[in-house]
Amino acid sequence: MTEFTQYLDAGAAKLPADLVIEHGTLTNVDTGEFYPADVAIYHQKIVAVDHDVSAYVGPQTQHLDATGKYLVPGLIDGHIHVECSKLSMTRFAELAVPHGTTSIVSGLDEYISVVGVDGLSEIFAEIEKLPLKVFWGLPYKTPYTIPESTIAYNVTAADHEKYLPQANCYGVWETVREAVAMQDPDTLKALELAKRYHKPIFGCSPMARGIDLNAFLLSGVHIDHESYSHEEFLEKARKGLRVVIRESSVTKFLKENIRAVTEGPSGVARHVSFCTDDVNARDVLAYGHLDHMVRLAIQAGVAPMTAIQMASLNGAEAYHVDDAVGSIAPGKDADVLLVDNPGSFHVETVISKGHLVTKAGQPVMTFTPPKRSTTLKGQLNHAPLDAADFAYPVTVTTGTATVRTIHSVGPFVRKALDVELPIQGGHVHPDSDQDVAAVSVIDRYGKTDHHARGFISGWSLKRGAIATSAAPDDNNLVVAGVDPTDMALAANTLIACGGGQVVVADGQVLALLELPIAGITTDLTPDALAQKEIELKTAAESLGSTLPDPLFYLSFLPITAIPDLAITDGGNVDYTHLTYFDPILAVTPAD
Ligand code: HPA
Ligand SMILES: [Mn+2]
Repeated sequence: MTEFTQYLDAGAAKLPADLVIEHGTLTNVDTGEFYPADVAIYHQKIVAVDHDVSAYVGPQTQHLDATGKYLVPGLIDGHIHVECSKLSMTRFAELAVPHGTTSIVSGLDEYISVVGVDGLSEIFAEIEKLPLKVFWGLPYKTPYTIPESTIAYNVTAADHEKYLPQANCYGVWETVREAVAMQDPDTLKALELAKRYHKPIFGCSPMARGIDLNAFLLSGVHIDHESYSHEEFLEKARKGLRVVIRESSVTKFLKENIRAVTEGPSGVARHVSFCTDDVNARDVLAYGHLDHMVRLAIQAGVAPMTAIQMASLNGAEAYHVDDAVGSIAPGKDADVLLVDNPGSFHVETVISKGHLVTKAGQPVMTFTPPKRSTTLKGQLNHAPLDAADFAYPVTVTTGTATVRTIHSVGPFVRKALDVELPIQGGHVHPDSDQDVAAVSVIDRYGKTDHHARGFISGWSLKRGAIATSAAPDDNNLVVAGVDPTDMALAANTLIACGGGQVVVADGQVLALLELPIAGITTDLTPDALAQKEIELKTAAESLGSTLPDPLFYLSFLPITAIPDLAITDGGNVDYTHLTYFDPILAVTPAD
């Protein structure tokens, strides 16, 4: 007897169920119905959903009373850089599964940038033991940045030849539209292999419309999570994309994008699913995870059943994994939630992979991180820095410089803002009176001597410095501040501890979060990490920051697929032209 034939026998009621859930109301996302039904579970599969499953009950079968509760399929986060939570896989599962998220789609791309694809084996082994499924997509290539920045491991077509055919690889992740438009050879090869192996292509095409969108669609892209308006969202849906609404800790796009459903044609909803892309522990503890998105969609006017379909079946179908997840039906994975009622959608009990994770709002399962090998040990391969490394040298000793700053105008939008900055001692200095700080991005892999320098505005930093080695998608060392001595202290603090996030001022470390796993995540519990996030934010606010999440904003500066400007270890990047630019536009010597 094999595991498969065991399941066949269990489905035929020849083997007793491990658990039956009785007296609940089924949320049937396949047919859009609510009706009474009992559920029988054997090992990790649902084997029966009927008004009576007594034929599946044996002497050892556990009974879970669902009287007054609604049975809902486990929720699916359709696109998340899970490492950007700064939690290890184990701790992320501990945080998100009690909120009903039992599956995520992720490229594990942040780990790949540090330890390579082979280095993921330790992460896959960790996931196997968790009540969380990770549908992994191999990044179309890495780094995502254009022009290319420095990472430890570059995913190329050779990796797609090797991994895309594998059963544990569910598609091509985060396929940046510009790389397709440039007809990058590695990207084209990945797309060709995706077609050959019938693996869906997950897109990334912020603000793509009209001809640009048509061209991107000819790549075979199937899914996209980056719409900045409901009009863009609707155009993508009309052109056949499976459109994913993103509600992250810094890009809260549900309110705008859901208008394509509430104000648009009735046929859109079935192609809409949910993702969080980047969440921090604080937000999930405060608001929830995918359950939060269901509640937001209902508050925006979406029918509860439709919102639940968006958080479950629609995403499963978009990613071609609806054979396993997305609904409560015989043969599906045993990911079942007990919810108070569809309208308020409070997840009370979670069964994932057939195991009880929480019951009536109380944790039942404990989460114990595995021992970490040296492969995943945090390391920042860089010599200590000093204040001189953070000065911006120019050819004029004294005078003024016309400088193009990267101006943060809100989540995920950075515009050019030109300012006049003082030149003293042959260096351009930031100016806190003009809300201008200095920023550096430093190759932390020891592959180059890259240390890009630029200027940011809109951060309200009046003193000190902040730094992070968790910085998607290259996870280089990003340092910002108004004092070069403090910037050096911030950088050296992270180099010394193997990676993390830090706030310093006047030569003192005000707050430090160590991220010992690849320099990007920690095995701290979600509550402990949230506390550290609050300490970092409070410390950054003592420097003058007014941003909602300054360390998250800092970490995103190197993402070039965010309009209009970015800075990577290679230099300041103009996203609209995909080129580097020199932030010093002109220098004027003092008379
Ligand atoms: N875009 C948006 N969010 C992200 C990205 C990205 O490229 N990488 C990690 N989080
Ligand atoms: Mn993404």
